Amino acid sequence: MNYLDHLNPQQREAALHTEGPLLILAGAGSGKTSTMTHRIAYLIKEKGVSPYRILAVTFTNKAAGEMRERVEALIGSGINMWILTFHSACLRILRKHAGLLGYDTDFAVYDPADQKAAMKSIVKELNLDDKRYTPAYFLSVISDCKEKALGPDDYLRAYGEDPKTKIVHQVYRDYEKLLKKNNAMDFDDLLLNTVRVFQKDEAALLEYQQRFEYIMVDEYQDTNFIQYTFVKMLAEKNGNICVVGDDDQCIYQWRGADIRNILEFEKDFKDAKIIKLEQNYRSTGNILAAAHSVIEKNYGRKDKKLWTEKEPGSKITYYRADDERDEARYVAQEIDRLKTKDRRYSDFAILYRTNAQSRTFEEALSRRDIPYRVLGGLRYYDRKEVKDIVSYMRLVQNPSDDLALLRIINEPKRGVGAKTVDKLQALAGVRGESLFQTLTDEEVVGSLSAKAAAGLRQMVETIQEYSREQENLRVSDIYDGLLVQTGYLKALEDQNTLEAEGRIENLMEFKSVIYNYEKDDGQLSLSDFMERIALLSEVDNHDENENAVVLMTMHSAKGLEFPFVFLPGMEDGLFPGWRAFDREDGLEEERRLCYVGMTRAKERLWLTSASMRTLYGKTDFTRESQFLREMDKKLLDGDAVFEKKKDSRTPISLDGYRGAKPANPFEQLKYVKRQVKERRETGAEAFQPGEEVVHPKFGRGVVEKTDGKIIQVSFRDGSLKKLAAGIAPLSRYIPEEGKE
Ligand SMILES: Nc1ncnc2c1ncn2[C@@H]1O[C@H](COP(=O)(O)OP(=O)(O)OP(=O)(O)O)[C@@H](O)[C@H]1O
Ligand SMILES: [Mg+2]
Repeated sequence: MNYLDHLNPQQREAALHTEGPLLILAGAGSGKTSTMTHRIAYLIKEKGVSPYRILAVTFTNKAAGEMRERVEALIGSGINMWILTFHSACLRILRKHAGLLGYDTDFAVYDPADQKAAMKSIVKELNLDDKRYTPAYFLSVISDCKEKALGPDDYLRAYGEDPKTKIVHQVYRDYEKLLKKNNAMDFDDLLLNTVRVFQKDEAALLEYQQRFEYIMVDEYQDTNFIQYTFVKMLAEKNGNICVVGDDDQCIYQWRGADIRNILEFEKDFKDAKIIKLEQNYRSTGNILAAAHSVIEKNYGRKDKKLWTEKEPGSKITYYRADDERDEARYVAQEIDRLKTKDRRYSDFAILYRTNAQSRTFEEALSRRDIPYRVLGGLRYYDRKEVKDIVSYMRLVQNPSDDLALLRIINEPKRGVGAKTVDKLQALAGVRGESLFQTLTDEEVVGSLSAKAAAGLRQMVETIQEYSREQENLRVSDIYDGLLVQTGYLKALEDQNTLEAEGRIENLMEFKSVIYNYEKDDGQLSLSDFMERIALLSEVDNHDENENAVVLMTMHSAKGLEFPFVFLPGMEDGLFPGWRAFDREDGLEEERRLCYVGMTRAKERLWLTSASMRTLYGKTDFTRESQFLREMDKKLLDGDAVFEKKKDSRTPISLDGYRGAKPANPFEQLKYVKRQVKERRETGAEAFQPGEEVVHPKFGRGVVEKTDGKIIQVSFRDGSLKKLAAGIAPLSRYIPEEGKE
């Protein structure tokens, strides 16, 4: 059988249409990527085109790798062809032509860490307040500019002159100068500079226009402006360009992807042929119909409907869990049940909306000894911010923990460089004491730079304070206090980048971990808690091996497929996420993401939600996702009776927070900050002897006496406690109505 016989008539037409512009516009799983690989094979085998003359680009290394494998399966391996990501294609071009822009061709490529270092030196050089103007902030603005091909001056023109844009302009210019001086480019430069080379030098452009007789782009719906320009310039001359994509799967608008690139392809390339693929080969009938019943609710989309020859298959299973732990338990149990001999663990994927959701699944899978791997991200307990904050807690529990201290001594940045750390460590060694002990010596600290000294004093004081008081505080009080008092949270907030937002989400999610233990044990001590965390983060079933359940975000699952797919967290506020309501078209983009998630499934799809969820430390009753409500109920099996209204029972929340809105990590963060600050401002004098008070750990009591910083309380259980004003979670007792 000929390899082209695998294709259906439309796919075949697309593969054979090699001359002139071609747009393959089709829904998920209709064989867009397969058609493209067959087209490459056809060009080489039948049309005698040299692989040298073909360029195929896509977005991720994983996708490029898979495409290469599929092509090699058709025509044999060892063929030298450009099947690459946008970045690597540009890198190859610039290695030859960067001279035109004044670079040596052996220029360095700066990764994010290098960029950050470069930016730091600029911020310092310009004497900017690095708290207010963080390197990460500038880098994200600059990246944004480069994706739109805006240089420093263009930026100023586009955004208008004001004190802030003037600073950004200056920083952007200095950054460009510094990179140039170091003969370096960052990732965004790779694309931008390639386009600049093409604009500047006709001969160079012509060289590639002539070389690449055939150009192909997968996932075209997610191209941003600069990627689009790159492709357009290359293809302009001979017009043999084939792009494939699905406007229903555009999920990167928030990163600058422009859906119009696909919708306006016909205008960009005259006489473009458009081929639609309508048969889906991936999913069962029910999965496909359910996905369609969601996406058809989007306005302004080109209507297209997929059909399949496959059986309807099982209905989509919907499970309404009690809470997020029950949800994760259910998913792990289902995997256990269906993992029969002829199935591999890697046939199962759990695709979530936010990274912070991975935690409960990691725990539930470990508990059942199911191997898993987290793709495109780190395991929850391996994430930097989680490790940092755990180190702070370890220090509170045991200030002599040098390893923990070394991890956070300059985190957030306190101006304590590597040399200073070495010096301090050596000194501690000579004195035979812990590093923390050394830092309590005012003479030692006073000899450091003013910034380092101030930062370290504040850190030491905070650790000491919470360490002394730990018995009198809940773990959650300690956690909140550390986040705020160490400046860790503030530093992240100041960065004002997507990356920092993700870190804040993870930190707020850590409150859920604490909350769940405190719910079970009201007297939970810091040492108990730390012990449990240590167990969780060390013994788990993380398995880099191929045969493991896959955990990843729906975003990174684009283009992939799995026999069994779980989409958890189908709740308003989580999916669609709270961010959906910040932006115009936000909800539509979330709906497209839902479509992408559902269409990853080949055989079976599970949707789950939790009727009560602790997220970011806040527990709330939830409302089932709008997407569930929109779905065709006939296709669902299980608990498919949707609540009409949000459950009106009073939410039970950590710290008595009674918000009814969906959990939003930044609302939670505000609440934490306010609480810590209010306590700070409440001195001992705020309480009078004889007054009745409540303490979340010890219950009700009466103030015996107060002096300066100490409040002495005798509690109902007969204990007498001395509590530190300013951090004690003490409040005045207010009798509830109907009770005594
Ligand atoms: N003509 C065909 N006959 C049988 N199977 C096919 C055919 N075309 C594609 N497939 C199979 O269908 C599945 C989906 O194909 P592919 O990944 O190319 O779809 P896609 O349109 O690129 O999907 P996505 O939009 O998710 O990227 C793959 O398993 C592929 O092998
Ligand atoms: Mg594809």
